[in-house]
Amino acid sequence: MSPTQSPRIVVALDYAAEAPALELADRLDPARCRLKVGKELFTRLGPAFVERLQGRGFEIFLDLKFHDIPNTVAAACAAAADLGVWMVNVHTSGGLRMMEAARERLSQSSRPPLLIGVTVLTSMDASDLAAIGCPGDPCERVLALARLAREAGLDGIVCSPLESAPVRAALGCDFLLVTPGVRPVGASVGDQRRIMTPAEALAAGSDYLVIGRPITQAPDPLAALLEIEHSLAPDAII
Ligand SMILES: O=C(O)c1cc(=O)[nH]c(=O)n1[C@@H]1O[C@H](COP(=O)(O)O)[C@@H](O)[C@H]1O
Repeated sequence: MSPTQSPRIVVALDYAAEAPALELADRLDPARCRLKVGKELFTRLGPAFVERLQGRGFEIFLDLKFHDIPNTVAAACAAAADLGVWMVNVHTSGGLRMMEAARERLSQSSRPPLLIGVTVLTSMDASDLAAIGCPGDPCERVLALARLAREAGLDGIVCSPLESAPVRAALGCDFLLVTPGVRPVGASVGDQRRIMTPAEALAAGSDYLVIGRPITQAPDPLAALLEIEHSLAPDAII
């Protein structure tokens, strides 16, 4: 399961239309990054768009954050597996039975995607959590949800890189940590609240860095990606 030899960066293709998304994809190398298709483009373009990216050689993280009753989520995960995506996610707050149902259904697939549980959204801080009736430290809640995800047999979680080290310490190496909330020095934070730089996230133990606007909204997205890669491996020739 170790991602050591594979690209660590997952570019979040958050665009309002197909053309700019494909334009960026055509400038990227599938050997150097994976792509994330989320609610916006999937709702507009559907599975055909995922297949177009796969046809260009990309592995796809289908980020639809399923959160529903166990039967519905399990069936949606099966549909994602049929699409041949690399990774799919569900909300851990859907509960243990929901996650177990997803795991069980994917175990019947010949090519199951990695199943990842979203813990506490990286856009939320302690006050946002308190406002929905969950007072306390976001990290404690992430740890509790991570343990639940592990108990359900998920392959890993989505969390902020701020929680990567504590989750790694608690749950060990054989559990993927997928972290958005990544901002290069000087990049606009936007709606994210729990953030680290790419190099900090990697040093903290994140396996995959999900990065959207710092790349997609940059005047030169490819240059922005190369700069991030360079910050992760300054000695590498890129
Ligand atoms: O599951 C996700 O990918 C996700 C979980 C989370 O807690 N926070 C989060 O930002 N994301 C996604 O990661 C991407 C981050 O994008 P930027 O904030 O533009 O870098 C977006 O596509 C979000 O939907």
